[in-house]
Amino acid sequence: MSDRRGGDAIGTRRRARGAGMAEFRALGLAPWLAEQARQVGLVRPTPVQAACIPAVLQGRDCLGCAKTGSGKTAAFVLPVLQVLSEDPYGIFCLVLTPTRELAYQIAEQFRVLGKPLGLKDCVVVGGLDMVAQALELSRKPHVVIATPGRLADHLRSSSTFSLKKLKFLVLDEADRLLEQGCADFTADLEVILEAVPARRQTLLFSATLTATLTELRALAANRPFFWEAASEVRTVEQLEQRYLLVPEAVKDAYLVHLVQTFQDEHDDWAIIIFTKTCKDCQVLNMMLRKYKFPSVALHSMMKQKQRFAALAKFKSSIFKILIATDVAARGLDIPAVQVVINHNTPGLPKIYIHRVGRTARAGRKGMAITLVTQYDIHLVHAIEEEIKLKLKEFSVEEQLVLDILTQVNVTRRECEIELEGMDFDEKKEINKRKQMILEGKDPDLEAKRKAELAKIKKKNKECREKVQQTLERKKQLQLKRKLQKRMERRKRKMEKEKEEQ
Ligand SMILES: Nc1ncnc2c1ncn2[C@@H]1O[C@H](COP(=O)(O)OP(=O)(O)OP(=O)(O)O)[C@@H](O)[C@H]1O
Repeated sequence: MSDRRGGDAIGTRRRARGAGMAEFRALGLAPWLAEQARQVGLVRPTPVQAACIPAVLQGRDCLGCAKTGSGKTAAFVLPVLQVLSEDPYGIFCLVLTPTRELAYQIAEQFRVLGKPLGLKDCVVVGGLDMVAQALELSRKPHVVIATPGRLADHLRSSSTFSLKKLKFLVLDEADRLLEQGCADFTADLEVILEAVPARRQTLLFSATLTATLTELRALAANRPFFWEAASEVRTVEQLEQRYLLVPEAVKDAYLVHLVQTFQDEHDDWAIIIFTKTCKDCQVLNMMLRKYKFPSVALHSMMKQKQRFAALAKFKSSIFKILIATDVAARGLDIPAVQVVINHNTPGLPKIYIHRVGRTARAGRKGMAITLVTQYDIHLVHAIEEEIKLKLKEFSVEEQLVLDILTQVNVTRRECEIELEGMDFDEKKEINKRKQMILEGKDPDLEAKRKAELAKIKKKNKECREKVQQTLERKKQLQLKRKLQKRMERRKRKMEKEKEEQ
């Protein structure tokens, strides 16, 4: 009896896999590719894949906007591989992405899905040897996966490769690549767009495309196919979203308490903690390590090799807690992550969407907890308005937090002092200078300009203060005169009354 049931179950699974494969084939994918998708665990096409794959195979540009963890990567990797298999040459496809870690993750997807093709890929990201990359590029890989800054550097400095025959240009996290934030990619994108042919297919994907749609449409001008998930709510259903109202000074104690609770109750859970700054990230990691929590840090002030090592340790579950800045907010696909904790409330709703999207991926459950101080309540309202959902309060036993408060604050201070001894701020300054040089700016000239600007600002401020002081003095004088007059009047009145008596 039990054998028969087992046999039925296996049969059902096989039939389901067979049906999934047929669904991939029905999108226009070749049997070898549908089989490869099945082998790497893509059960059946997700909605974004079902919508975008046929459009890409028809030769159309494509803008795909779907929730985090919904399979956007395979939505462009699969059709690119199919077209590549029909007429393979290098360099056939260029994928641009905002972070180095994400570039490697996408390359991995190309590698596993394109294995039967003997696909040659090349990852071109900052922080690694440029000469080795230039050599690899000269060997004409089929697919180049790059961060814009480093690829633009190669295009400016070498002629060992050409992108002129490119068939596909993919912008993953396209809105991030186009926005002008602290890492501004626009100048590098200009260099890259000049190097790629005008006749190409452009594919743009993100979970948050809509704000930059006009710019994106200009990039994808070839009868673009636009697909957006129908749901009103911008985050996935399986994600439980909570907030925790905490006074600023008590934030770290709440964090330690949360981590301790999750570790005690679910020792197999992986947690990502997002912080506002690199320094915060470093200090919190030192602090959690002092409490013997298995944590690693990931931020842009670390050397690239350390960044990869930290991520690898987290992915392989050697360390269950990753403390990261927004460098890890987008795209990273780590299925085991159960909880995301926002140590600070993100200033932009779309950053919130990407951060919390590191959990509850591909239909799994997950939880996101955002620490909110009294100054951040308006940010939570903006987030709720954007995601079209109200966050629920997460309750903790406050006495337990109060019990550890002094100890946590002392430990934090100790870590800060330790970090000061490690010249963290000085390193930050050096990194800033390096970045400026890479952007073609002269750091000394920039510093001079900044100093001059500060001088002008200071002068203006002094001038404003002087005017203010003069006005104040005048006011005081007027008041004094008024009072004097009033007193004199009163005196005269009293004298007159006396005389009359
Ligand atoms: N058809 C499918 N069936 C099952 N799993 C899938 C399928 N397509 C993708 N996945 C899995 O879903 C996970 C998330 O996919 P992916 O990283 O492409 O998401 P995404 O939409 O790009 O998310 P983000 O917006 O966060 O970058 C991956 O682990 C991937 O292997």
